[in-house]
Amino acid sequence: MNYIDLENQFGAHNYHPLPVVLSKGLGSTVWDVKGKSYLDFLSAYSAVNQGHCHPKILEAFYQQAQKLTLTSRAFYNDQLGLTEEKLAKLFGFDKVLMMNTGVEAGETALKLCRRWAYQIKGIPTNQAKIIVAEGNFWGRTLAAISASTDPSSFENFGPFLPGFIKIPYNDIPALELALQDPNVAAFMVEPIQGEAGVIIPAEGYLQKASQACNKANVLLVADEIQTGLGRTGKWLACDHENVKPDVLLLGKALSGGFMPVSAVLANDEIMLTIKPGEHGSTYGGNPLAAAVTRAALDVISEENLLENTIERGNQLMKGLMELKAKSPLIKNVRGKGLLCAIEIDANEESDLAWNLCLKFMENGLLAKPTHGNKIRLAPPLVISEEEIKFANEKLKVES
Ligand SMILES: Cc1ncc(COP(=O)(O)O)c(CNc2cccc(C(=O)O)c2)c1O
Repeated sequence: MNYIDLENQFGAHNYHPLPVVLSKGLGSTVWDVKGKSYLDFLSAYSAVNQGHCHPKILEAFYQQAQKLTLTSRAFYNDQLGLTEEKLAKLFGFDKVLMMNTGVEAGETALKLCRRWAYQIKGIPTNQAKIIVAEGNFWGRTLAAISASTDPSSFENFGPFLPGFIKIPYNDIPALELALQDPNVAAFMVEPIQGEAGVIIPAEGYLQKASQACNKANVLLVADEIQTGLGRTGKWLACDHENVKPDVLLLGKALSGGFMPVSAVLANDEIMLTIKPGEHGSTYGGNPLAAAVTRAALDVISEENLLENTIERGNQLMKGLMELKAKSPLIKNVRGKGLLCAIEIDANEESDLAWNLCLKFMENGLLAKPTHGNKIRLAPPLVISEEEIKFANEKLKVES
C-alpha cells in the first residue's frame, strides 16, 4: 500500500508533508508504517503538549464516547458546564465560549470585540477596527487571511474583510499610533509568533501593549492557541509578564490532540454582548470535547508539565547554542520553554532547511521548516531528559 500515492491521487494538494507515513504515536514518539520510531519535534504545532495518545485523556475520551458525544446546544449536557467552570477558574475569567478549531476561536473573539465596541465603547456600527501585527497567523478563514501579511496565506483569495490595521510586531510606538484611531475595538496578538518562526518580542512588550490598550479603552486579545497550555513553561505565555488579556484564545492542546477543541475566555461585559442564537457551532461545547478537555488540563497539572517544560527547554536550548557555535549554517537559535527554533542562514526560498529536516528524519527526529529558513523545534511537554539528550545528538547533522 502506498499511502503517499493515495493522498496525492485522492487528496487536495494543500500541504507538502515530509515523506514519512506515520501510523502510531505514544508520548514524544511516533512510528512510521515500517516501524521506525521518531521523536516528534513538531507536536502537531503544539496540539499534543501532553504527548501522543495520553492514556488519561484516552480514558476520558473512551468513557464519554460510550455515553454521549453530541447533543447540539439546543439542549444542556452534563459535561459542558463542568469544563466551562474549570477553564473560567483556571484562567480567571467570568465565562467561556467553546468552539472547535483555533480559527473559529479567533473569529469568535473578533465578533465579541466588535459587539463590545458597538454596544459598550460606542464605536459607530460597522466602523470597528482590529489592530493586528505583521507576521500574524491565526488560521485560514477569509477573516484570518484578511488580517494576514503573508502572501502565501492571502494571495488570490480576495476580496478581503476590511477593518484590519496592520502594524509591525514588537513595536510599541506603532501600536500607540494605531491606538489613536477612536474606532479601534481590539488589538489581537500572539505573545510569541508561532508560524512566523517563533518570533519572541522584547521583554515588556506585552505589558506595554496591555497598558497602551487599557489607556485607549481597546481590548487586548491574546492568541495563546500555540503558546498556551504550558508550551512556554507557564500556563500562558502572557504569564511571563503577568499580563491579563481582556480576551484569551485557547485551542490545539486543549484536547491533547484527540479532537478539535477551542475556547474563548472573557468577562461578562464582553461575553454577554452575544445573546442566545447569535453565535455558535454544531460541535461547539459538545460533551465529548468537554470531557476530553478536563482530562487534558489535568494532565498538565498532575504531571508537572510546566516545570518539565522549563527544565527540558533549558536543556534543549543549551544543545542548540552548542550547535550554533559549531555550525556556520545556523544564523540564530531562540526559544521559550519548549517552543524553540533554529534559523538557517539562507533566504526563504532555499531548500536548505527542508534538506536539514530530511536528515533529522533519517536520524529519527521529526521537525518541519516554517517560512523557508526557520525550523521549529517543539516536542511534547512530556519529553524526558534522555529524549532531549538524544535529540541534541541527532540535531548535529552535517549540512
Ligand atoms: C497562534 C495560532 N492561532 C490560531 C491558529 C488556528 O488554529 P486552527 O488551525 O485549529 O484553526 C493557529 C494554527 N496553527 C497552525 C500552525 C501550523 C499549521 C497550521 C495548519 O493550518 O496546518 C496551523 C495558530 O498557530
